[in-house]
Amino acid sequence: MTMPTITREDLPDLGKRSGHKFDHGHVLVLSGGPGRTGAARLAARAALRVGAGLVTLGVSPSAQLEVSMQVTAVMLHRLKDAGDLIALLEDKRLNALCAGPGLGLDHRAADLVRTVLDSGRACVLDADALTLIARDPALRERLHDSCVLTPHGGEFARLFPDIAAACGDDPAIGTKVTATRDAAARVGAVVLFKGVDTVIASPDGDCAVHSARGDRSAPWLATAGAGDVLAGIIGGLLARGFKPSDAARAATWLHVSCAINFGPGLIAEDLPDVLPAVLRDLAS
Ligand SMILES: NC(=O)C1=CN([C@@H]2O[C@H](COP(=O)(O)OP(=O)(O)OC[C@H]3O[C@@H](n4cnc5c(N)ncnc54)[C@H](OP(=O)(O)O)[C@@H]3O)[C@@H](O)[C@H]2O)[C@@H](O)CC1
Ligand SMILES: Nc1ncnc2c1ncn2[C@@H]1O[C@H](COP(=O)(O)OP(=O)(O)O)[C@@H](O)[C@H]1O
Repeated sequence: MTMPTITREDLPDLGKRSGHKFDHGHVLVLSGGPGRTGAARLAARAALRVGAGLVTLGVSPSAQLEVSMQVTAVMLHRLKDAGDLIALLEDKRLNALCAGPGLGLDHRAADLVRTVLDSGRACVLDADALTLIARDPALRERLHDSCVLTPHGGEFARLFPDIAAACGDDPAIGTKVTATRDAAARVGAVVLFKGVDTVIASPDGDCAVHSARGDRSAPWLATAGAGDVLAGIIGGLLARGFKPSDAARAATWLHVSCAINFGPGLIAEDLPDVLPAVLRDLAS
């Protein structure tokens, strides 16, 4: 099976046009409780670095002190519960949401994910949001075509156990492509199935692959929090107005390029800070 490969040449123009910060979108990244805020902070920094005009972290009141001591350009808003989120989303300039990294699996987290989905906003759903959706069919039914789901292998198997079982341990890329397409068609959302070969499928069957092999090899990405950064890059691109499949494809390419640019010793917080060099190189 031949499949479009994501290359630099295929990326949309990621340059920032003129305008003020609100013209470049506002991302809300939801965070979990104390001791678990690192993942959401990684995502928020990545969203800002990829060019979103504003990024706000929605934090539980118990984590406010922890987060406020570690963010500067990223803003902070207390979100006790889904009621607070509904009130915050009255601001229509908050045009992209990121839920999952470090969110937790408790009632607050599930209520927040439900509110994110009911808002109809463009959103990226990762990590704990995917586990919550796997557990609750009522959340799954709320998925829509402005959602990007970014499962790793474990999350994919939780969300789509029958599709994953049908693949078994087959390492063939064609098998992963078929699985990702089936998953996207089932949930009516973009699915980005992570790994050395990352496959991105839309509900209409449109599909592309990025293989981090050969001169695109990036083994340094196998580090805690790398996926949280990818979710943030997607969130930032959604806020800037890129359509979900384009945001997912461009983010995948940028993410691997950041790892290649940094090389050995990479940890997740390095990724957002390499983005400016990668974006500058892309524009030249
Ligand atoms: N700095 C921070 O704050 C960080 C915070 N983080 C936050 O932690 C939370 C939990 O997220 P999580 O992904 O670590 O855990 P979980 O949902 O239990 O899934 C892991 C299990 O799935 C399986 N598995 C199968 N294939 C797999 C694959 N390709 N890649 C990975 N796993 C794979 C594997 O099972 P195994 O194959 O070993 O049986 C494994 O045991 C979440 O909120 C996240 O945002 C992290 O991002 C780290 C940095
Ligand atoms: N060996 C590898 N080569 C290329 N990319 C990798 C490799 N290992 C992991 N990645 C990428 O790194 C990211 C890891 O995400 P994830 O598993 O969600 O980690 P975390 O939950 O710690 O953030 C994914 O984008 C995945 O595609």
